[in-house]
Amino acid sequence: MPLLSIQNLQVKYRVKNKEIHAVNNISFDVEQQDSVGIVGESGSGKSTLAMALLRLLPERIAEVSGEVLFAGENLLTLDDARLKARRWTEMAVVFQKSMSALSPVHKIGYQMADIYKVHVKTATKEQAKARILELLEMVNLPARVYTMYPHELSGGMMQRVSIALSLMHNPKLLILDEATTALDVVTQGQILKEIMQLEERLNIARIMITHDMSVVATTCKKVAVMYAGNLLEFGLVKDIIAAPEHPYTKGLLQSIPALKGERGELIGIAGYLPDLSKSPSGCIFADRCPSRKPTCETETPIRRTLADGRMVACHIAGS
Ligand SMILES: Nc1ncnc2c1ncn2[C@@H]1O[C@H](COP(=O)(O)OP(=O)(O)OP(=O)(O)O)[C@@H](O)[C@H]1O
Repeated sequence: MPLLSIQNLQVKYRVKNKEIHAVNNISFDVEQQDSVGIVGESGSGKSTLAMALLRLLPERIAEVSGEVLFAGENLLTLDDARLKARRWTEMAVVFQKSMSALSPVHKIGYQMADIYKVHVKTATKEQAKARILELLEMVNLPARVYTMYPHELSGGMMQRVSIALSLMHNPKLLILDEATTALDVVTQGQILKEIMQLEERLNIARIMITHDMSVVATTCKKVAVMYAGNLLEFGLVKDIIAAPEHPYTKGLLQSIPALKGERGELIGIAGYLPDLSKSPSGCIFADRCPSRKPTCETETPIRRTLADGRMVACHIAGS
């Protein structure tokens, strides 16, 4: 059984008298110790997908349907108490600015211990402190961070504290939502390397949301390519980067500057994301697709599995 199985996940935001189809019928699995990068341009629904998985979207603004099976249990229908127990203890999320949730007037250690005691109610002060110091060490922070205030930390240190918090209860799944995007490339590289080492040691699977394909290429086993709320291609990074099938994935890869070798021409993808309040009659990417044919404008492509096991939703891919 996969650790996480997402089946036909849909999220609609209700805005005035419109419905925004932010996530449309998405299905994929995350295995134990897997690392799945979710890529797509801004507005493609990546964060909405992450929030929906953890059931963090308020019901009054978003309608979520489908199934999110975590270790076989549907998180979307789980009662609140069980869901709360699973969040943090079994699945944890790190956002780009997770630390902004911390109070500026209390020391880091004090706040971390407080959060620890929410789930481990019987923990003594000493036990909580010992665990926090262990976590700080795990993310390569000096013990003195325990007695520091949030404003005394650099951006990289803050994200390390957020990662330490997420590891507090030994989760099986970590979701990183642009968690290292705002950092300089050197710090980002160091933190990602450390995360990969921790995953291996602690047996953790990771979903990583980013708009940076090169980060996915270097840190993930699998990639999910999203566009306007739809999953267009999903499979092993090594297969997809070597030979992308979906024209959108090809466009994304051509938009990344090569670090080594000859300088090639950078090709962007012309056009804009479609209006998500309207349902297209054919493929969601048809308007911008350089390879479209007449069927693409009239028929929604169904998901197909190609010989190497990748999923692609496109009329022309694989032909
Ligand atoms: N609370 C909300 N109410 C209405 N629409 C929303 C809400 N949050 C997001 N959306 C819309 O849902 C779509 C997907 O947004 P989302 O933030 O999930 O995309 P994203 O791929 O994570 O983008 P980014 O990389 O910029 O964070 C966008 O069209 C966005 O405008």
